[in-house]
Amino acid sequence: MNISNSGHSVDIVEVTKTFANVTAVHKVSLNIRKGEFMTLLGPSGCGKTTLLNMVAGFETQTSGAIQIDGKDISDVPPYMRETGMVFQSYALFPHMNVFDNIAFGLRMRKLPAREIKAEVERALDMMKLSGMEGRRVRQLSGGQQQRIALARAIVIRPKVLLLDEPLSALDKNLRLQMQVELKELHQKTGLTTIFVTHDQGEALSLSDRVVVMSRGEVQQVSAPIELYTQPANGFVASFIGEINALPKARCQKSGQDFRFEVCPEISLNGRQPARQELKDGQMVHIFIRPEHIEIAGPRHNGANIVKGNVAAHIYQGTHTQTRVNVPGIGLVELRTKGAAAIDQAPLGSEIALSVPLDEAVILPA
Ligand SMILES: Nc1ncnc2c1ncn2[C@@H]1O[C@H](COP(=O)(O)OP(=O)(O)OP(=O)(O)O)[C@@H](O)[C@H]1O
Repeated sequence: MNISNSGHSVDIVEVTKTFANVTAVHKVSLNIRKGEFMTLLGPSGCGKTTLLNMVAGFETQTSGAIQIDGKDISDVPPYMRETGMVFQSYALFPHMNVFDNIAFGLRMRKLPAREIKAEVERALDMMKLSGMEGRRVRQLSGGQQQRIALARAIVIRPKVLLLDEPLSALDKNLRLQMQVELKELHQKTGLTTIFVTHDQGEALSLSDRVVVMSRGEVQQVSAPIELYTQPANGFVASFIGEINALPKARCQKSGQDFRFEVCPEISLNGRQPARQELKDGQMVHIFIRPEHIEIAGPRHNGANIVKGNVAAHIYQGTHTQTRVNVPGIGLVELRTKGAAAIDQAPLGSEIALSVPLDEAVILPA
């Protein structure tokens, strides 16, 4: 069932927003495609809610333009923008029952009662809430309330669905379940969606593309896999997933072969990384994810091996996170399957680690 009116694009053009002396959003330009699920991700205070509120019309940009389908909507009031918004706090009307909450926007638009009933039923059905029409909001669980907030947003057939941390008030299991439901909802409706979160797991699992923001600026716009494997800079590398940041290293180049001097005792060798253009003598940052580092064995052939002492094991069920203190580098984290590392590398013992440079992210310093 496709309830959207056929997909709409959103363009954010050079948008800046300042509050008194705070620049919350700085020269942000984004194109959100028709039917796309786009996530704004970043730490608290990076400006993602302010950006969403400007699309909704709750805030006015200081400069720049916001367009839906190429038309500037900067002067259109929020209720005329045809956007549906869901807030973290749900913001339902506590004195109304479920039906009246969902019907609110349709009544404001003065639709005939019969049409309102049909539309509300459709939204209830889509959010798996059929039969709950008469319930008071207070009698419902957090997950049910959030589904009503979603039903209320989609019932008006918005051009764009705006979601501001809609899952963060839910407990972990419910959040995972609602992630699946959000994804299903997006697939069913095809609605262009802008989703705000500071939870990178949520961003990776739900989005077509993710915008990583920091201090009011866009750091990277990429599909989830690219974001994880090809972070554009150190901020993104460190913000998405876990990653080891090695000390700055000097790159020595000889043809296609590279040598990175991490510290006087440790050099790592590799071939020309496919995506990076590095020069001889250049300083670089090397980032490597815990799941790519292994406890060295005969098959590692002695290449790119560093030695250190086991400082901690953190057992996590599916895997063990091990911290190794490597002289010249500092703490290095590796992630291995199950609990084997706990016996294989007892606390305090010296172990050798294989650092596969072809899995590393190497960025100019
Ligand atoms: N109405 C306001 N008046 C003054 N400063 C504001 C206002 N709204 C936001 N800010 C400031 O703008 C910056 C960005 O805030 P914003 O709420 O957009 O960030 P956020 O990334 O959504 O953070 P969070 O995840 O904590 O909501 C912050 O420094 C914030 O203090």
